[in-house]
Amino acid sequence: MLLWPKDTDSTEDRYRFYLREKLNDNIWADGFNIDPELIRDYFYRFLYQPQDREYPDLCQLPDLNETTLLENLRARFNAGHIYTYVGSILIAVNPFKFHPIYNPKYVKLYQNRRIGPDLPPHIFAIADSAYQRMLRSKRNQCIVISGESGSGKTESTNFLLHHLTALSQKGSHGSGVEQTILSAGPVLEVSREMSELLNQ
Ligand SMILES: Nc1ncnc2c1ncn2[C@@H]1O[C@H](COP(=O)(O)OP(=O)(O)OP(=O)(O)O)[C@@H](O)[C@H]1O
Repeated sequence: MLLWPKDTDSTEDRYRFYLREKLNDNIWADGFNIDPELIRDYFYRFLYQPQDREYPDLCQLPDLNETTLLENLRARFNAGHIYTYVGSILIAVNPFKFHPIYNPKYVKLYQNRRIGPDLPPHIFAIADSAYQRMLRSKRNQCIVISGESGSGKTESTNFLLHHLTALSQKGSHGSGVEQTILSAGPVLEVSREMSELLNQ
């Protein structure tokens, strides 16, 4: 059984998991009655979070709470990594400056590769995953991009389109498919803003 009691020792509002083993219907072996050495070892191996380590997937955080999550994103951002996974979801932190991670070398690198620990988190991995899944299941796919104004949704959409058109045969250089789709962006944006104005 997994419990998630409030961390009463902490001044902050934190919660922690801890384990209890059910022996029979009424008796529980509280994890903390086990050999303290074993518990220490358990905490060190699974819950201890080194200060200087950052995790490319938030699911790997040994101690998961709001503080460690934000600190991890900050540490990665400071190290130049704007993308972080939460399982198969991608978090993008807007760098407001160009990172040279969208060239054809990266398109190739993320082509037909599973989202996972083998490669650093990247928006191309998301596009690739949707593309491969579409080919496998022969069904339309949907990528949801959300964030506050200025967070980089349009830019992310463009990077997704860039990868998708590069993957498709028709998107090979010179066909103009990517440019045609990207050019539709501002038109759609204007019509969205107009409908927002009309709704006010
Ligand atoms: N991955 C990125 N790399 C570099 N710069 C970026 C990236 N994402 C966003 N930006 C910068 O942030 C600016 C704002 O991003 P963008 O227009 O995509 O935001 P948005 O979420 O679509 O905003 P809105 O909701 O107001 O339309 C861009 O003009 C660009 O300068």
